[in-house]
Amino acid sequence: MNSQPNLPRKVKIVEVGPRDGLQNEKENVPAPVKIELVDRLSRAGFANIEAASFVSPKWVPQMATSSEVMAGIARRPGTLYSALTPNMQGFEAALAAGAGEVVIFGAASEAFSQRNINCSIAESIARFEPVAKAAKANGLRLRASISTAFGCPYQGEVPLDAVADVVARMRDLGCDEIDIADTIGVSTPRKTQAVMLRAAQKFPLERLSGHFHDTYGQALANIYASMEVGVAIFHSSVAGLGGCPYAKGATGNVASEDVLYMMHGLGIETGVDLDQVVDAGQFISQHLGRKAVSRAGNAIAAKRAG
Ligand SMILES: CC(C)(COP(=O)([O-])OP(=O)([O-])OC[C@H]1O[C@@H](n2cnc3c(N)ncnc32)[C@H](O)[C@@H]1OP(=O)([O-])[O-])[C@@H](O)C(=O)NCCC(=O)NCCSC(=O)C[C@@](C)(O)CC(=O)[O-]
Repeated sequence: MNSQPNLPRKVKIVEVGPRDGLQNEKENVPAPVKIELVDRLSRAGFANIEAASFVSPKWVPQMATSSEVMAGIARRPGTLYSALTPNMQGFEAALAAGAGEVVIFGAASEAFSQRNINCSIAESIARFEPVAKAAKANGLRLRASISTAFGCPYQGEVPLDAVADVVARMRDLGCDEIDIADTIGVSTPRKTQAVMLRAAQKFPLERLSGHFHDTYGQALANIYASMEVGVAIFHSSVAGLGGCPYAKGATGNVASEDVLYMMHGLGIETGVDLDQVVDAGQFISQHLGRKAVSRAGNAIAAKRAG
């Protein structure tokens, strides 16, 4: 039982490892390995897995197998499989692949928008408009991700008003959920609360999510701080995989194992089996030939090994 009145009783954890986690890997990860990873995460109980990204393969070669991955996974009833779609070309591919949710992704800083999707914020919103309409027309869930909401690798500080402005534009496109992303992991708890509360002036707090990279080791603290102000949806990546190809030096998302360990310790329901996520984390780390970047995951694996 969660006896802390200021924390949610239940949270949704969106597993982004197969997309955000793997997109930055230099060596090609074969589709069957990605499929096995998604299937393990499905069996662990995640209600939402970001499994694919229909972007230009010239920009992000690792995601070129997205159609194959979506065709090969064993879809678990109750799990929503999401895909990134920067434009209509991406949307058509996601629709054909059977994505249940499409993710349009913009930024709160102009500099990052240019580097990541090769257009201004205003141009990106114009590109997202037909995607949003098509998502609705086809009965797909629509999510938006807003990068650099807490700081930009090129521009530095990002004003709260800039975040609020993009949140409002994404809301006007009809988004069901909006991710507030700390692309380079620079935020700290009070700043996190300020950004979340400002975003919540434009979009319902219960449909905002926190997407924290752990570059400066602040991600768990930022998640806790977000929960204190009412956020109850968080993104994490198995084994702490990841980094953004257009944010130099950015490390992975906060590790799913660490988030689950904290949530369960707080008595907060996630619906996810931590042991199975640890297994999935060890599986993909072995494939990549390195140790998982998850303190809890590695501790649990070491304890099991005796
Ligand atoms: C947006 C574009 C496509 C614009 O790229 P562009 O070059 O401006 O686009 P274009 O429309 O001029 O097209 C150029 C070429 O790309 C192709 N193309 C065009 N669109 C697609 C598509 N959907 N799928 C496949 N191919 C596509 C198109 O067919 C054409 O091919 P060509 O004629 O030269 O052979 C490009 O900049 C791009 O793909 N960017 C993706 C960047 C990316 O994936 N970044 C990582 C994900 S975001 C992220 O990680 C942050 C997040 C979400 O996790 C939150 C956080 O932590 O901040």
